Amino acid sequence: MAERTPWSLSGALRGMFARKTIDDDTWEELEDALIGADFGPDTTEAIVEHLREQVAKYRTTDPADLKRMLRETVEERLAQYDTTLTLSNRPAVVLVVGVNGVGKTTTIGKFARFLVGHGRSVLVGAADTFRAAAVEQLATWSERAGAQIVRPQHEGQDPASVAYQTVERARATGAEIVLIDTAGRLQTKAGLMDELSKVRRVVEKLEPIAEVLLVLDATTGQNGVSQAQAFIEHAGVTGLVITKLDGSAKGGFVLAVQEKTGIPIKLIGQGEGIGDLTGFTPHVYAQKLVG
Ligand SMILES: Nc1nc2c(ncn2[C@@H]2O[C@H](COP(=O)(O)OP(=O)(O)OP(=O)(O)O)[C@@H](O)[C@H]2O)c(=O)[nH]1
Repeated sequence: MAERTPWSLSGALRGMFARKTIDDDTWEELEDALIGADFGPDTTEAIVEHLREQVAKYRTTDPADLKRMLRETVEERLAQYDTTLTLSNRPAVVLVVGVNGVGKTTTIGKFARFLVGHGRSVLVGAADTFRAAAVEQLATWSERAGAQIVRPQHEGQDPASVAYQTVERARATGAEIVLIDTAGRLQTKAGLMDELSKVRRVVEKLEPIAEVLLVLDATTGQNGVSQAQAFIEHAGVTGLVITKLDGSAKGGFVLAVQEKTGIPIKLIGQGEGIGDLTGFTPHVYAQKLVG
């Protein structure tokens, strides 16, 4: 994980933990800090209530105890979801979906690199076929990652047919993991969802789909979740990828989004470099968030 953690609560909580004792101001500051970090009102309220109970139960007035309890609470809540990627099928087919500009292409490049680094062979499918520039960008990332790519044969080719050809090629060449880039924008949401269903249907004629990863931009936080609602409702999402955490003060978004959607976070992006993607580990995240 990157060293810079602008999303850490340590700054917002510094005053609170510097005080000698837990008092009314402590609770107010804690609530402000959690709301400020985009935990959202529901999760914030639940956490504060739980911590008040803990503090009463253990009869502590020491802010250091409260800090430890906050860290443990965040970790426990994060760990309620299974964050492991299921990539055991061969080839394991992963669809990457999300609104434009959230970092889909970059994520595929970083993820391909991560997998290649672990000795896997990766084939990328450019099923976002409407913009030639998008295909080129994906090709550049794939090359840097050491992955092969299947491009559309012409601009605007049916995305489902590109996806199909990608999986076919993976079977023929023995590539272990297939990462398929999909479009983020179409004329209508219904059109986009129809297109995604078709991609799924066609791919599933060859192989089951291992993961559908929805990419979300941490800097837009919970607003970004509303924009992605159609994907959450209709795309069969199995995991979330949170990007741009390096430029975000919204560390609480990570917990809020899991609780709101009920979908586990599987990958975290923290930078524009090819190495800036990691798996999601609740223990590490809670430690960095609370300090
Ligand atoms: N700081 C930072 N920037 C990121 C991260 N991930 C992606 N970006 C940047 O976000 C911008 C958009 O990324 P893309 O990967 O092109 O996003 P996309 O969703 O594929 O967008 P379209 O190709 O328009 O559909 C680029 O400038 C990336 O460098 C990240 O984790 N941190």
